Amino acid sequence: MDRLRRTMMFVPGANPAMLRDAILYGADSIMFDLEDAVSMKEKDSARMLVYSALKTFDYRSVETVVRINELNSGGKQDIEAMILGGINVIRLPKTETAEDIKAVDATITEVETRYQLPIGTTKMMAAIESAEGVLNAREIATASNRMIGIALGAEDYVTSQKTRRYPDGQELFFARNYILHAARAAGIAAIDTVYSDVDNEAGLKREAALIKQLGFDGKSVINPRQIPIINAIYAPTESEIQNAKEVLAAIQEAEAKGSGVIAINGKMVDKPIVERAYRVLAMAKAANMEVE
Ligand SMILES: CC(C)(COP(=O)(O)OP(=O)(O)OC[C@H]1O[C@@H](n2cnc3c(N)ncnc32)[C@H](O)[C@@H]1OP(=O)(O)O)[C@@H](O)C(=O)NCCC(=O)NCCSC(=O)C[C@@](O)(CC(=O)O)C(=O)O
Ligand SMILES: [Mg+2]
Repeated sequence: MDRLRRTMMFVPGANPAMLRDAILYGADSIMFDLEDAVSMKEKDSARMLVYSALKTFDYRSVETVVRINELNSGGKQDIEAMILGGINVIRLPKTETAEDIKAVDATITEVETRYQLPIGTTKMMAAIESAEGVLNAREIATASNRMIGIALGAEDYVTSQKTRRYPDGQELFFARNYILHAARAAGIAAIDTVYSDVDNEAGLKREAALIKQLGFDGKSVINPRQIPIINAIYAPTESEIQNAKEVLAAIQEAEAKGSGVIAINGKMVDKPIVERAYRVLAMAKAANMEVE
């Protein structure tokens, strides 16, 4: 199974205590922010703080991501410092075109070359936060071999669409589905947007259930309290686990008899259903659930 990205937690780059404690909360990816969570006057110090955090703290095997500034507004310096710190993934915000990705890719290549690092070590992802970005999602997703995922940034997106966020999320229906299709067609991760109302647990549960149903890998999060809520939604139910086990046992029996298809309780079981069963069991293991 691909790397789990149920939760990608934004950590404001100018907050030393949050940088230090970010590993404690169980996020699948830790995303240091040098962009909108950092005021203009703190940009340089935040860059230095995140660099020092990467060099000092042990983030173990948790994926480290950094959200950089625009290339000509400090983004080039962000990229160099983060690569030297050993970041795994550079996230470009407000991505509108494939050319935006290619420009960041070229800057990363230039830094990797200068410091004699293997070209391609640093991965990339893009946040899509406008109508133009959504319509170009397919080209953005495939603009570089470094790309591991694309994400929706809904707060900026709804503002550009002249609306706001509503509880049922109808205003995000097209963007979510288009981004998801672009990611799946490119074979990379699809990450849903933040849920900004941190004290509204019921609302987050509803939104996490919706994006899981659509097929997203997970969500960006802004607060540690959101992590267990999303993980619980993404954890398979006991009956899903039981069904997955039955599917795998049945298909093994069928294959032993030379057949690739079988019925369980009147429902056909073939290759895609077997693939889903494996995924359910992998998700259960990731959630530390009992799986024989
Ligand atoms: C929301 C709130 C103020 C709530 O504060 P509260 O005080 O109620 O938090 P509490 O729950 O009480 O905190 C309990 C303990 O956890 C610690 N703790 C909290 N948050 C932590 C964290 N993030 N990382 C590590 N540690 C954390 C805290 O320090 C405390 O530690 P301790 O004192 O030791 O107990 C706080 O969370 C926070 O600032 N969040 C980050 C906000 C942020 O990054 N925004 C920018 C990214 S979105 C964006 O830009 C939009 C976007 O671009 C998105 C897209 O593109 O996807 C688009 O367009 O949509
Ligand atoms: Mg944004």
